Amino acid sequence: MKGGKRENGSAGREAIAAVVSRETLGRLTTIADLLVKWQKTINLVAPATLPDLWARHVGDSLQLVHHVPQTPLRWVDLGSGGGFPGLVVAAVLAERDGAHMHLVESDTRKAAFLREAARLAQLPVTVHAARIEQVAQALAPGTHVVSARALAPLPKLLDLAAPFLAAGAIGLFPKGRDAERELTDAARSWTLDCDLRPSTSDPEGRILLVRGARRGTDTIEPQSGARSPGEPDAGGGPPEATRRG
Ligand SMILES: C[S@@+](CC[C@H](N)C(=O)[O-])C[C@H]1O[C@@H](n2cnc3c(N)ncnc32)[C@H](O)[C@@H]1O
Repeated sequence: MKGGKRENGSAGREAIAAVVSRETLGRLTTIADLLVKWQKTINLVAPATLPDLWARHVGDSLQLVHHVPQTPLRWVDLGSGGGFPGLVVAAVLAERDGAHMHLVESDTRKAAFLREAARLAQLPVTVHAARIEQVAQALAPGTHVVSARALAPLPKLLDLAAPFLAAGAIGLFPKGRDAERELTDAARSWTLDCDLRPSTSDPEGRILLVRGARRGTDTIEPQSGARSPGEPDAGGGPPEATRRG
C-alpha cells in the first residue's frame, strides 16, 4: 500500500489511543516509531505484519495488563524480540509506582533495540541480553508475572518459565489456535493450574494464564509469596476453561 497510515505501521493506533492515557500513548508511539526505523536493518517483527504493527503487536500485547492486579509489579518477559509484549506492558507499568519490567532476549541486536526503546520512552525496564536458562534462577524470586509470546510450544515454554512459576509468579502466555493441543501435550509432563482465556486481538488466539505448574501429574498448588497481597484472582473476566490436574 502506497502512502497513508498503513505504510508506516500506524493503522490501528486510533483504537489504542481510545483506551490508554495520553502519556502511555506517547510511550507506545515512541516504541513503534523506533521499531519501524530499526526494522529496516533488523527483523524485529515479521515484515508482512509491519503495516498492522499497532493492532497485531501493540494491541495484542496491551491486553495482557488486564489479566493481572493493579498493584506494583515485578514482571519478567522471556524472549522479548522486538518488545512484545514486554515493552508495551512496560509503557503501562510506567504509570504504576514501583513497577519494573525485565526483558530477557539472547539476540544482542534485538537487546540493543530494546534498550534504546526503553531509554527513549523512559520506561522502567532492565534488558538482559542473555539466554533465559542463564538468568532465570537469579531473576525469579519476587516476580509477580512472567510472560512470553511466540517463544516456544507450551511444554518447552514451561521448562523455561519453571523457575518463575515455582517462585509464585503468574504465567501469561498468548497462544494461537493450537492452544488446546499444546495444553494436552504439556499435560503429559506437567500438572497445571490454569485458565485459557479469549484473546481480544485474535479471534483464534487464547491467553493462557498459569497460576501454578509442577512437573509430574499429582495435584499442585502455587507457592505463596510473589502474588500481590489481597489479590483475589488474576482478574480479566471469566475464564474460558480451567484445568487442574
Ligand atoms: C519468535 S521471537 C518472538 C519475539 C516476541 N516475543 C514477539 O512475540 O514478537 C522469539 C524470540 O525469543 C528469543 N529467544 C529464543 N530462545 C531464547 C532463549 N533461550 N533465551 C533468550 N531469548 C531467546 C529469540 O532471539 C527471539 O527474539
